[in-house]
Amino acid sequence: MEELAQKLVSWIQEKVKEGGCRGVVFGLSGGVDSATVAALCHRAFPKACLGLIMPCHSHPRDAEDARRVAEIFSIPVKTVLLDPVYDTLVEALTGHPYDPEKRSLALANLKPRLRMTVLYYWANELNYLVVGTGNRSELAVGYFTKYGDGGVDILPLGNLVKTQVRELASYLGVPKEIINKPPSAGLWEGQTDEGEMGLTYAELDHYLLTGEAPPKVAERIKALATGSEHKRRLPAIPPF
Ligand SMILES: Nc1ncnc2c1ncn2[C@@H]1O[C@H](COP(=O)(O)OP(=O)(O)OC[C@H]2O[C@@H]([n+]3cccc(C(=O)O)c3)[C@H](O)[C@@H]2O)[C@@H](O)[C@H]1O
Ligand SMILES: Nc1ncnc2c1ncn2[C@@H]1O[C@H](COP(=O)(O)OP(=O)(O)OP(=O)(O)O)[C@@H](O)[C@H]1O
Ligand SMILES: [Mg+2]
Repeated sequence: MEELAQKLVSWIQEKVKEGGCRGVVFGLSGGVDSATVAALCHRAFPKACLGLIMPCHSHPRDAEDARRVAEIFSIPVKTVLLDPVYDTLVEALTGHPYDPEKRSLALANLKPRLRMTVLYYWANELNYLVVGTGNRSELAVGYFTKYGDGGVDILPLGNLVKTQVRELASYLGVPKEIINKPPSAGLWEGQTDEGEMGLTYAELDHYLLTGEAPPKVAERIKALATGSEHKRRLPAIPPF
């Protein structure tokens, strides 16, 4: 684990240097992926890393957990309350006030896209890179918002499946309560990654690492992977 952590830290330093930048900014959600990224980023740039806490009709526990992570790893944070911005945008788009009871993926995806905008503001302002928190499991099945949480400069966890991220998190000192929280994008009340994907991370990770799964599970993973190929590519350009 120490060797892996060291390699990832050096990789982050290298990418920032290559980009002619001087530090890193990332969203701190109170979940295990961003806690792991925060720990690595602090090791890489102890004096030039910034965590953004960006509640958007979020559960108050998320921001509490995010602040706890920031304290443990001595990370400076800024909090940007996105509720009023989101409400204004929803009303401008739909003509109606935001109603949390009305389920809409299009409206839900605005939340990570607003966070991306805030992260790039600070990246531009401070000459930092935006560090994404996506892991190999989420990337493989496209479980992220295109140009939302997917809109980042580097993805240090992109080659680790969720189970491996949890192991690294534990080694780096992320609190157990955060590691064991059911993974959630927090886009609506009661949302969980596993519930929405219709897969468990145990199933998904086992398939990604071994190529083995019961036929129905393998079919589901392949369908999600194929359907999300566009999210892992640059926009199509005509060949003429
Ligand atoms: N073939 C194709 N070629 C090029 N572009 C294509 C395309 N098919 C769709 N598109 C475009 O992609 C859009 C759909 O993609 P997108 O906007 O991402 O939307 P979509 O994949 O429908 O939704 C995002 C999913 O990620 C989940 N999520 C979001 C954020 C964070 C997390 C988390 O784990 O924390 C999870 C979220 O709960 C939801 O299930 C379409 O509206 C269209 O613009
Ligand atoms: N309220 C928030 N404030 C700041 N950043 C956020 C917030 N919600 C989500 N994000 C950003 O979006 C990323 C994607 O969310 P995702 O849920 O996949 O990761 P996580 O919360 O770190 O871990 P988990 O998947 O276990 O919930 C987060 O890691 C974080 O960088
Ligand atoms: Mg989360």
